Amino acid sequence: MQPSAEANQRIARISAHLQPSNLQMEGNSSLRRADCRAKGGAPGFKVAILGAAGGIGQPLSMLMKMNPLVSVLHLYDVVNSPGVTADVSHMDTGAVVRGFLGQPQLENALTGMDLVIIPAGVPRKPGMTRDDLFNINAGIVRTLCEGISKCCPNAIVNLISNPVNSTVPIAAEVFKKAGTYDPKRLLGVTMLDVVRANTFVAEVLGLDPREVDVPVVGGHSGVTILPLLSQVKPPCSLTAEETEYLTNRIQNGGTEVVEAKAGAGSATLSMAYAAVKFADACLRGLRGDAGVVECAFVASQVTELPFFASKVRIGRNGAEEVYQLGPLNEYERAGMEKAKKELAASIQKGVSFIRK
Ligand SMILES: NC(=O)C1=CN([C@@H]2O[C@H](COP(=O)(O)OP(=O)(O)OC[C@H]3O[C@@H](n4cnc5c(N)ncnc54)[C@H](O)[C@@H]3O)[C@@H](O)[C@H]2O)C=CC1
Ligand SMILES: O=C([O-])CC(=O)C(=O)O
Repeated sequence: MQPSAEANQRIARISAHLQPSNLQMEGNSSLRRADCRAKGGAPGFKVAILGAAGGIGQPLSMLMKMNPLVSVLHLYDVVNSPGVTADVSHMDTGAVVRGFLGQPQLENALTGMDLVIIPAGVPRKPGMTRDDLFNINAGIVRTLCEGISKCCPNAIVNLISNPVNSTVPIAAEVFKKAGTYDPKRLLGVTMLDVVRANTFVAEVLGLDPREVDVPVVGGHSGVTILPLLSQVKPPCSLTAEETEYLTNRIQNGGTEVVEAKAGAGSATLSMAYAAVKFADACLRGLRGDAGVVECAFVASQVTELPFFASKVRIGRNGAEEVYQLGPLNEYERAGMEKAKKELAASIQKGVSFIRK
């Protein structure tokens, strides 16, 4: 049977709407939101991902679309966000997904957001340090944070872009300049170090990684990544050899992945997993849940350095309490001295980038 003229018109109309570039994209949507019955009315938080089309950004977008605490998900990138948005928006979960492409759409991507997750920037290749990414990523983080100060100054910010030890101080300086800095709301994401530490320690001890909790403090690069193996839960005793092996493996986990990927980037899937674990903790904190505690790189008075990673309690205002490190053994105290030296220089480099 031939379709009626009316059916043909309907099909043509729907086909036009299904051009990928028109799907829920800011600015050029022919399927206007007003035409849809779904308006993101489900209770939950508004979350933006900046760098959503990247190696981390794509699986992170997918996993955040699956998070029941998210009602609206904004996906921003300077390339390829229409495709990622179209793809993720078909998942039959609660969050309404909208895409934003390029600098002119940054402000709309950010307006009204409760949580902004930033995995934008270049990743390492074999032979590079995280600090080698500074020259490109510092400018990217500055621009994105200027947008945050303007459009959602009260949002919680989860900063993933490397080198985290410098990009967090950069973000803080941008917010200070704009008069919007709230140290509780800026969190550098070090969750992947904890995820790795839990996995590697569980492997050595023959435990289920889900039952292991390893505090990892300091920063997010080489010797600044300091796992406190004397404080592992459940309590355990590790030999000096196991401690040395685990500390090295945790500190070099990122490099292990960079080398295995052989030029095709750094950790993306485990990072997206870690980012979602951390973002979920932030959303539970924002909701007012009690007892949400994770490690993060934040403004801190735990040491003489202005930023340091340690366990923080996350509440409605972000990192509401920064916990002391607890007793360190001799091995950890020695590691701490090395970590602080490198961290001080990385923090200063970030601060100077904005103040210069
Ligand atoms: N904190 C952590 O534990 C970890 C941090 N990272 C870091 O995360 C960053 C991203 O890594 P990948 O996703 O693997 O890189 P990628 O290159 O696959 O993706 C980065 C994305 O950022 C986008 N981008 C570039 N400039 C932008 C801008 N001005 N605004 C918005 N988006 C922009 C790119 O278009 C790209 O889609 C890197 O700096 C990497 O070192 C990676 C793993 C772990
Ligand atoms: O190693 C890298 O460059 C990416 C990263 O931060 C990590 O995997 O921990």
